[in-house]
Amino acid sequence: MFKRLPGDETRNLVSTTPDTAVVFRPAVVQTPAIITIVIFAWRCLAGLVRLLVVHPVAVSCVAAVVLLWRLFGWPAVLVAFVVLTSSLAGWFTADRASFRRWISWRMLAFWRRFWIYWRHWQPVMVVSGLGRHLKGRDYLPRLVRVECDSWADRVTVRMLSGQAVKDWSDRIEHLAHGFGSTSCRVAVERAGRLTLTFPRRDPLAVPIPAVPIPETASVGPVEIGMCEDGSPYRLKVHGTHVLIAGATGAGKGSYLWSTVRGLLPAMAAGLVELWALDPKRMELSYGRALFGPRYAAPPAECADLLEAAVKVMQERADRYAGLRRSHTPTVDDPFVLMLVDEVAFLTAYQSDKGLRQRITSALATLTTQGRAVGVGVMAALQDPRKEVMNIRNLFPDKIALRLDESEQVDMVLGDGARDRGAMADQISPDPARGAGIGYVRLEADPDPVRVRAAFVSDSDIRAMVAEFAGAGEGR
Ligand SMILES: Nc1ncnc2c1ncn2[C@@H]1O[C@H](COP(=O)(O)OP(=O)(O)OP(=O)(O)O)[C@@H](O)[C@H]1O
Repeated sequence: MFKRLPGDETRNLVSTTPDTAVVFRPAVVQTPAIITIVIFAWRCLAGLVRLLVVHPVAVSCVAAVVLLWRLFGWPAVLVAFVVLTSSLAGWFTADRASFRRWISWRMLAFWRRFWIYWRHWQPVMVVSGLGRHLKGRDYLPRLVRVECDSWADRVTVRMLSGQAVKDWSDRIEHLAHGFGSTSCRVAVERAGRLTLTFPRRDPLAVPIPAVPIPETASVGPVEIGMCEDGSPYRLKVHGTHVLIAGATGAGKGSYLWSTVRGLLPAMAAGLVELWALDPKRMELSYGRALFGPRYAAPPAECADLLEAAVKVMQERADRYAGLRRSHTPTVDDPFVLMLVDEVAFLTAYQSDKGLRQRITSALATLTTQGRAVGVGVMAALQDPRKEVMNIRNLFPDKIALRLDESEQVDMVLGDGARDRGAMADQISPDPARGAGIGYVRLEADPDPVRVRAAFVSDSDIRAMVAEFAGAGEGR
């Protein structure tokens, strides 16, 4: 209140409590002018030093221009400008990647810091509730740094003392829309500091054609699509188990088929065996010839095939006991990948109780003991609720495609995944825009990453069958 009143007006301010004769008159202390001047000068100096530290290049450029002009006049500035722009043009032509890294993205970050983040910082913080207005003063989180790359802005912020990461992750929609982005991810940089990621464009907006079949035999990680920063998405299949959850039409099939595609050379070399359970008969049956005798559709046959995989696993475990602790794929001991489409058909929705128990216990045995001996399970599932898939936590790696309800996101990816930006319930149901898009938690990073699997079309599968059916058999 006092801040808004100029000088002596405060002295005349008088207030009384209603119905009493008590009068309040503020005591006004005169501040000597010298103190005001010293404080003002100190703030100017601190501002200058901060400007120099935060924007050393920009400040040096301005200083150089002023110095050149003063010492040698405007022609010197013109010559310097021409020399500089032609050297930059030469650099751009010779090595675009390094030019982008050192010049383009930095200039873009400088511009976006000023034009997007600095300009909108106060209103967005106050409206979203992340800033505080106390006793006439605004307390705002500090905008520390803005970095850009080809697809996103990464904004480092210092939280207000006493704020929690959840305060921010609860407001990702306010932040995204406030700063003109479609989404926002929150990651902890270090104590008190967060990195907010705001995508500027979406490389996953259009379907990705099937990844070319690798030339060399490898058990992975298998390249099956693209991450949202445009880098290849490689899925680890050997030494883990993968659960893919997504509503009907979310594109679970493209994860299964892209994985098969990436493993075909290894299968032909005898390093991988692909086993398939296809209770719906709508997905894996299309490339059935690739699986040879290791394909089953009726639940009873699925149970037999699962138990056969358990036998392989136990036989290996007996042989490895005391000699080795991990599996290296060889022709004698190939990596066995059990692909299961719509696993709930075999577990929750199976009316035959005996079969259901056999299948569930075989799956639980494989997922708890199969990793170390080279037997993996990759299962697709529509409904991730516990009563439908009570062994979902036995899968170390999970992928959340389009889901019907927001609560299902944390069921698949673990607590807090949605708060950290895994908005799987908001993926578009339009197949062209949303099918195959999902969120994963990569091994090295607890924050969810948005990915899209490549679309393996029917003609791709036919070509795969024509080239690889029967390959790797009879070894
Ligand atoms: N990666 C992808 N990119 C683009 N479009 C895709 C992708 N995957 C699937 N689609 C499209 O989405 C449709 C549904 O895909 P798919 O059958 O794989 O979904 P699903 O999750 O297996 O569904 P359901 O559980 O009902 O079998 C496909 O017909 C295809 O047109």
